[in-house]
Amino acid sequence: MSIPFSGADLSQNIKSNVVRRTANFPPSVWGDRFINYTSDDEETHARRVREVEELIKEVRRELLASTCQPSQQLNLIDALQRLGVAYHLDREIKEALEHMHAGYHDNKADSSGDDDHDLYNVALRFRLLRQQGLRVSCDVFKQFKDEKDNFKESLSTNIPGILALYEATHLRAHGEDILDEALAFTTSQLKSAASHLSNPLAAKVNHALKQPLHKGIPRLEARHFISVYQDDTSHKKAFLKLAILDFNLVQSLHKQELSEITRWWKDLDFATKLPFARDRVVECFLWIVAVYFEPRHSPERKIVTKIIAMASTIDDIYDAYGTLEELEIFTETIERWEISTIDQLPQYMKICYRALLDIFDEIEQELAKQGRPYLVIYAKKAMKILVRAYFNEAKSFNMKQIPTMEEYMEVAIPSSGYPMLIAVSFVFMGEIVTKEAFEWIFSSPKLITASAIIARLMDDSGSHKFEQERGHAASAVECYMNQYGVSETQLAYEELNRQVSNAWKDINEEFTRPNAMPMPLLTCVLNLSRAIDVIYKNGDGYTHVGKEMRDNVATVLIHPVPIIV
Ligand SMILES: CC(C)=CCC/C(C)=C/COP(=O)(O)OP(=O)(O)O
Repeated sequence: MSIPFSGADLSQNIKSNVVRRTANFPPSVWGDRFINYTSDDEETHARRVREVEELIKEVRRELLASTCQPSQQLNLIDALQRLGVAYHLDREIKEALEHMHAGYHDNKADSSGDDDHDLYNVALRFRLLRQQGLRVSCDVFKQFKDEKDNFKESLSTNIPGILALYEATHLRAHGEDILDEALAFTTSQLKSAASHLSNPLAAKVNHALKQPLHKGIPRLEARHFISVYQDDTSHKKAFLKLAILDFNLVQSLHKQELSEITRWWKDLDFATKLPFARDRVVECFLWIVAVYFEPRHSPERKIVTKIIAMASTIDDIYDAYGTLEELEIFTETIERWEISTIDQLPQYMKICYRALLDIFDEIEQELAKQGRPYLVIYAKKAMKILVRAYFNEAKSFNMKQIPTMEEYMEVAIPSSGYPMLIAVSFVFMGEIVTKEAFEWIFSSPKLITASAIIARLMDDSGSHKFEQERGHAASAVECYMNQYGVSETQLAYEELNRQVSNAWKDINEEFTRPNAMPMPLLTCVLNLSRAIDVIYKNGDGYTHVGKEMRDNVATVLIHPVPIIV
C-alpha cells in the first residue's frame, strides 16, 4: 500500500524561478561507436574456442610437469596470471601454491635445489603466495640488507630482482616497515635505471612505475603483458598463443555486451532528457569489466553496468540539479520503493526513478533464473543507503558546512557508492554468496570500509579543483584543511594519499587467510579498488575523459591483439 507523502507535491514543478547548478559535463567521447557489433561467423568462433581448449590442455601439462622445480613453476604461474588466462587453471594454480607454501614452512624450499637467496625468486614467491591469501613473513627480505640496515648497494645491478621486490611491496600490511623501505628503495632504483635499459625490461620497468601490478585493472595488465611477453625470447609459445586467442575471444564477448548496453542507454535517452547528467556508459562498462571480466560473468556485467550508470546519474541529480526540497522527496520515494509514489516527483526525477525500478526488475529476473530472486532485497537496501548518503551530502552543502574529517567520512564512505556497488556485484556471485555475506557488507567490515575510503579519497583528490569551481559539497580536501588549519592543498593531498596507502594495507591484511569471506568475493572488492586507482590516480578520468581513459577503453574494448604466433 502506498503512503501519501507529507511533503509538497512537486509533480507539476519545474518551478521556473529555481536556480539550478549545472556542471556542464563534457559529452560522451564515444558517440555511437559501440552500438553495432558484428560477431564472427559461428564456424570461426567455434574453431577459436576449440583452439583455446586445446591450448589450455597443453599449458596445464606444462604447469604440472614443473612441480619438481619450484622456481620454474613460480615463473609459469606468474606468466599465466599476468597474461590473463589463470582463470582457466584456478584449481591447479591454487594447489601448486598451497603445496609450495606447505614446503616453504617446513623449510623444504632449499632442498629443491632452487636458489632461495636470489632476490627475484624470493620476491616473486612472496608476492604469489600473498596474492593467494597465504601467510608469508616479510622477514624473508632481511637477508638483502647490510649491517647498517640499508638494502645492499650491490642489488642495484639486479633490475629483475629489484622490479620483483617493487611489485611485492604493494602487498604490504601494517607494521611491515621493511616493505615500506623496500618500496622507497626499489622506486628510486627503478627510476634511475629506467633510461639505461633495453626492451623488454625497459617496458616492464616503465609500466610498473606508472602502474604497479597489484593495483592495476586485470584486463589492462594482461594486454600490456602480452606485448612484453611476446618480446621476451624465452617465452613459451603455447602460453602466448593461448593468451592472445583468449584475450580476443573475451573481447568479442565484451563488445557484444557493450553493444546491448549502449542500445539500452540510447533508448533511455538521458542525454536529451537529463542533459545535466554525465553520459559515461562506456566508462561504466570498463569499470565493471575491471571487477569481473570472465565470460561466465556476462549477465551480471550487463546489469551492474546499468546500476553504475544509474548511480552516476542519481549522483548528478543530488550534487547539482535537484533542489533540496525535490531531493528530500526523491530520497523518500526511493526508500519506499513503490511505483505508485512516482507521481509525487518532478518530471525529470520520474524518468530516472522509472529506469531505476526497471533495472531492479531485471536484477530480480536474472536472479530468478539463478534460483535466488530473494537476493534482490539486499541490492535495494544498498541503493537506499546510497541515496540517503547522497541526500545528507546535499544537506551539508546547502548549510555551507565544513564538517570534521570524522563527520565527513561517516557520510562520504557510503556516498562513495562502493558499499552499494559491492553489494550489487555480490548478488550475482552464485552459491558462495549467502545472507551472511550481505550482513557482513552492511556491518561495515574493514575490507569494505577500506575499499570505500580509497574510492572516496582518490575521487576527492582527483576532482577537488573542478568541483569547487562549480560548487560542490565540501570534500575531504577542505575538511582536512579546515580541521587542521592547513593552508596548502598539497599537504592535504599528501595526507589523503597516506590514508589511501593505509587502506590498501587493510585490504592486503584482509586477504590473508583465514578470510572473512570466500576469495572470489574478496577479489571482487580488490578489483573495485584497483579500478579506482586506475581511473582516479591522475585526476578524475571518469568525469573528464582524457587520453588515458580513451586509451584504456580502446585497449580493452576496441583493438584485438594481432595474432602473430
Ligand atoms: C562507484 C559509483 C557508484 C560510481 C558511479 C559514478 C560516480 C558517482 C562517480 C563519482 O562521481 P563524483 O566524483 O561526482 O562523486 P561525488 O559526487 O561522490 O564526489
